[in-house]
Amino acid sequence: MAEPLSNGDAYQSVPEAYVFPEHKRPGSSPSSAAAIPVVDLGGDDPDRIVKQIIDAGREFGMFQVINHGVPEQLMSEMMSSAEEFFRLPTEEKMALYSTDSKKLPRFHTSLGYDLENDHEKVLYWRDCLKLGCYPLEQFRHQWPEKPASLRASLEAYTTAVRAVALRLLRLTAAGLGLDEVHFEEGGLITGPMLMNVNHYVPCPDPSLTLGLGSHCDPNIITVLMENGVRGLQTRRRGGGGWVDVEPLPGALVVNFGHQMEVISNGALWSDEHRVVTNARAARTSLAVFVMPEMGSVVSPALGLVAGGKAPLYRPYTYQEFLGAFLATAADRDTILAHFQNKD
Ligand SMILES: O=C(O)CCC(=O)C(=O)O
Ligand SMILES: [Fe+2]
Repeated sequence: MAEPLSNGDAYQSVPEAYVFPEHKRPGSSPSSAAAIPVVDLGGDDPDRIVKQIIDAGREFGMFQVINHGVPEQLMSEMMSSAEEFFRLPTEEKMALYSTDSKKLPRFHTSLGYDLENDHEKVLYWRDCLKLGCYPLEQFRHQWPEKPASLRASLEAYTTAVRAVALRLLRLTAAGLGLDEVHFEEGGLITGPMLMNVNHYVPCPDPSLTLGLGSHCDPNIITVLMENGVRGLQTRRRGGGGWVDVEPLPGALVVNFGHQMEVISNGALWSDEHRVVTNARAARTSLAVFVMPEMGSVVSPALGLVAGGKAPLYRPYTYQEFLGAFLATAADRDTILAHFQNKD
């Protein structure tokens, strides 16, 4: 039987199964001092906001947003409920444990995104509670009953975050020169909205482990809240070292997923990120994934391939994409190559 990392004990050493081979350890690639952009959504110049989002999307595919409208108290209540979940007795969490990656809700431990291809079987230093959260009516009755505050927090928080995501998608569509509601059509954002509640307990030797391996998210846009403890890292488009995402009080971290790169015909970048561990404090993050419906057909937006500009990708269903994503261990070039036009 699996054992969660958050079992209440402090680790004195790293169990062998979590030690990565030397070339895969986090220190083997240099870190960079660059910082990801910060977009102030409360600014009074909409054109400037749009430009900042597009610039950030081209360069990183990731940015932080401030003055986004999600009340601070709601964020802190949500975070407290999430942190409290991981402090529950092991049996409570394990009641939700499953090895079936399709099950919702699902508690799992030590797995990354490369389930089907993970030949080396090194474990990640992460516990995760995966939840469905939109449409609310479909999912809220399944949410864990403990801690007592969790359901109310989830309902209010996921509703508020969905509104931020939709606003960002409208601004992004405008910045790409598309109809403002482009992403609201064709089932592109009406798939089930999912949440990863990630928890990384303090690790006695962060140089040996990873909280989560390098990956791009497969969906359109992800909105993430973290508890102020560092660990998330990203890479600028075109390579270079890993860049630490500095937690900003009250901010949300936004990243574009693979579908945004395809729909924007390569103009925007699907962000590659990973999580490193630390010895001092537990890190908790809540990643909310806005996704297409399984049968939704995804392709470069028509407005971006007019005037002789070739579409870089062929149309496909999101279901087809997810199948390939899970089978190719999330390597960004390999997965995108499956859907590229060859001529
Ligand atoms: O914990 C984090 O900051 C990132 C989590 C993440 O990348 C994910 O859940 O897809
Ligand atoms: Fe991610």
